[in-house]
Amino acid sequence: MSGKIKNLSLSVCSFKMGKYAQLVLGPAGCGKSTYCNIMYEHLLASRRTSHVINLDPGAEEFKYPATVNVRDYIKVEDVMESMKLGPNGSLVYCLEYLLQDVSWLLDQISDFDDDYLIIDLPGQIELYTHMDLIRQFTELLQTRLNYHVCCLYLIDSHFIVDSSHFISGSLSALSAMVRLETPHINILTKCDLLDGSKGLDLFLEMDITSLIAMNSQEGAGSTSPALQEYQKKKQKLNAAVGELLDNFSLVRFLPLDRRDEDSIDRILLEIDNATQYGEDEEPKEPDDDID
Ligand SMILES: Nc1nc2c(ncn2[C@@H]2O[C@H](COP(=O)(O)OP(=O)(O)OP(=O)(O)O)[C@@H](O)[C@H]2O)c(=O)[nH]1
Ligand SMILES: [Mg+2]
Repeated sequence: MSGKIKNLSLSVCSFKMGKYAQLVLGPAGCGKSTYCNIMYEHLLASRRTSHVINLDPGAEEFKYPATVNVRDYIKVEDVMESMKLGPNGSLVYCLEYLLQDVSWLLDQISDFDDDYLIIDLPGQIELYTHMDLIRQFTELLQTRLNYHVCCLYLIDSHFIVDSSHFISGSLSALSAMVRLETPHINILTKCDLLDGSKGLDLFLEMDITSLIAMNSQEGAGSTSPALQEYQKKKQKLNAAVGELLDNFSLVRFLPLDRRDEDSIDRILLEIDNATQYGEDEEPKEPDDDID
């Protein structure tokens, strides 16, 4: 096959590749931007080109090379000054402004050769749990740009120290999952800092009965009847919510230990399954590699 024809057939193949996006969300400081960098480098090492997009108009620093940076369009501090709003209100304003007229966004993200995006979002969880903005954005990616989207909800493993913290973290992940209605994976970040913590397996296996039993003595030594009563009620509530999560297998977490390539690989494998990565790819014609 001549070089010209070969190039033509290869470009037809790449046109037929699917488009994929990882949407990285979670509470402030849980490690979203760090995850984006880890995943970008992991994909690069696996010879997959990806583009990282910073959609946090307040993020001044990040380690990944951002192909698109929302701060080139709008910045939180400019909105704070011009609209006289606080930091959270300004962030919401920035995203509303960005999604009101999506022409800038479409211009930035609709024309890559390799359509694999890792999108870094802000840490205000109200954006995912009860506001419509991130949902609007996922719909734009899915319905207008035909991306296979997977939402990754990150939680800092340091907050998962006991059953009540774990259940409240699980509920916030569940609330984002229900709200966004896309394939969804929960990740426990910063596991490198836990170093051999025995309790971690219980959390990863979602062994809620054991977790609740572990904390059943909480407040038992207190002499205050009011505190004892409160602890009893709290444990009952945790047990009921835990049972619900358990019975319906609603939430599960994957650990991320940045020192351990296998943990990153496992996460990528789950994302590939969730986004059906590679299933849209047409097999190459046998002649494509012949000059
Ligand atoms: N040891 C360790 N530290 C981490 C990890 N991920 C993030 N960090 C640290 O946690 C802090 C916050 O990380 P970021 O990646 O900025 O978190 P973020 O979720 O993007 O934060 P916001 O954008 O402000 O919501 C930084 O000091 C990181 O170096 C990790 O896997 N291991
Ligand atoms: Mg960040």
